[in-house]
Amino acid sequence: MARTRNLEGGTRRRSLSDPLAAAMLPPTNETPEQKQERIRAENEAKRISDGIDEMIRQERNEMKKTRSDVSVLLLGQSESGKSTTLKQFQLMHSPSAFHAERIAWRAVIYLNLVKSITRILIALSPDADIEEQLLEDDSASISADNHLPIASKYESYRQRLQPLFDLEERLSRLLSSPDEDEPTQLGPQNGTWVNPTTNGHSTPIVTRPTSILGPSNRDYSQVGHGTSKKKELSVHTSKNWKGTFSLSRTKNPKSKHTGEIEGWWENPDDPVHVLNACAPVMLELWQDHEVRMQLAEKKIRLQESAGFYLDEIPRVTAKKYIPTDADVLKARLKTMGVLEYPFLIANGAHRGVKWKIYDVGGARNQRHAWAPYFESVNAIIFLAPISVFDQVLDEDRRVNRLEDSLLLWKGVVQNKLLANVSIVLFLNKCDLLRAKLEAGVRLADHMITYGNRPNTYDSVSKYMRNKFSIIHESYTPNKQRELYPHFTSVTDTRRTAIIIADVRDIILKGHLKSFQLV
Ligand SMILES: Nc1nc2c(ncn2[C@@H]2O[C@H](COP(=O)(O)OP(=O)(O)OP(=O)(O)O)[C@@H](O)[C@H]2O)c(=O)[nH]1
Ligand SMILES: [Mg+2]
Repeated sequence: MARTRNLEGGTRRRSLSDPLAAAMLPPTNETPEQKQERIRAENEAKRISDGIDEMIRQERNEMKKTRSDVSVLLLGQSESGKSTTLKQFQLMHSPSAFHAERIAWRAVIYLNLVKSITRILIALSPDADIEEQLLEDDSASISADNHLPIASKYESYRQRLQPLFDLEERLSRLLSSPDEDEPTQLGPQNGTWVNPTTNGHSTPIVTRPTSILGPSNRDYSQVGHGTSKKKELSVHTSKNWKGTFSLSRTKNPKSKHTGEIEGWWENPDDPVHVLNACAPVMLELWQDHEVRMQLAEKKIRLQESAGFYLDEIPRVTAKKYIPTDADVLKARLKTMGVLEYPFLIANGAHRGVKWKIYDVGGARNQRHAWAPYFESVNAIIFLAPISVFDQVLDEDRRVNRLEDSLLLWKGVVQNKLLANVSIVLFLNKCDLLRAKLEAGVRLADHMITYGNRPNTYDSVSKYMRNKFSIIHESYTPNKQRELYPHFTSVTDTRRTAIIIADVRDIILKGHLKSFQLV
């Protein structure tokens, strides 16, 4: 072993049996000038080499940054609560964007409310009643007398609420996609009640495809004049409805000196005026005991969907109504395609990690769009509403919603492409499950395997969790994968915030682990 001096004059070991090391030894007959020149050249070479090392280090850091982007896919059937969960993420991590869009949601909330009212009127309509009886039991004899009191009431309600049918059509047209093939989606974009010339505020949301509005397959043609058969309404991203309905579009300073704002309530074409005028009749209809009985008889539970606003009629129809956080969270806007939402999530040690959350359409005809995202996703939040055991899919009324959810879950957990993806399960709509069980709806009547177990929230919710867990255990291609189930009611901000914080940490940890960064 020889000890050689290095360029800086330090010492290091080099094996003389190493031909490269031997070749790099300075010549024995080196003059002082030659030595000085050699050291200068070696220092220069080191400077260049260090520069290259630094470049490589920076590139690696960049790589780490890109690779440390977290992408999360929200999956689940239609109306499972995916978009609501996304709104909760926004509320926590991008509150300014959430609040900036608050006014724009007014249009959707109005449409949700109006649709709930028209849905009640459809349910009360004597024609709908006869149709339903014929469908359910063609041997049943129909006694029109049984329906006389409600039939005459229906006519009075229908007449007094007629302006709402026109408003529904107008709002639908304003929010619809121009390329929808349903008759009511076409036609000129008139009836605009906002100033379309001002710039809408920019939304931080990167939207790729489209969203569609409200689940209604009912035929309205018998109910209101001027409304025609409609299926689902779509909102085209190119319409930028959030921009169209934002406050910046509706407000104009009345006076340059005082800066007083002219709000939408001063625009006579704004829908709020029709709603405000119809509010007393809407309230009368919703509080009518006989109407409630009819709805209960027909098992129509409007509170489970957009019916939330029916309990808030005076507030929502007030001229200066501004949607609250809860109103925005409950606003129903059906998603079509896949929408990408970027977040920069600053959280303690994991400061500044970029997240991309993908909100997908959950209806059956939307699910084909999910697969392309499977290859690059780090985590999935799967939403399974557990209150839906007595409901059927809107898109196929022969299919029980819970059964559909279980099948979908099986498909996701057994997918080989997703074998190394963290999966978080939200057993959602627990508030509705509790209310349903307390109202006497029995799980065993819809799921024979539940047998004689108690029809209580505790027992039913645990049963549901087991069902989903067993499917995961049996079908996952990755037996090491841990499942993270949560009981959720994603419209409840306080509780959901705690769960989201938990989920965020689990996802980050799994993600960082997969890159050996922790
Ligand atoms: N009471 C209650 N309502 C909920 C809950 N989760 C979602 N909702 C409501 O259910 C409706 C549907 O929720 P969305 O988040 O739009 O459902 P989605 O999964 O995005 O549906 P698609 O876009 O059709 O795939 C909305 O009106 C929500 O406010 C919940 O836990 N409790
Ligand atoms: Mg959605």
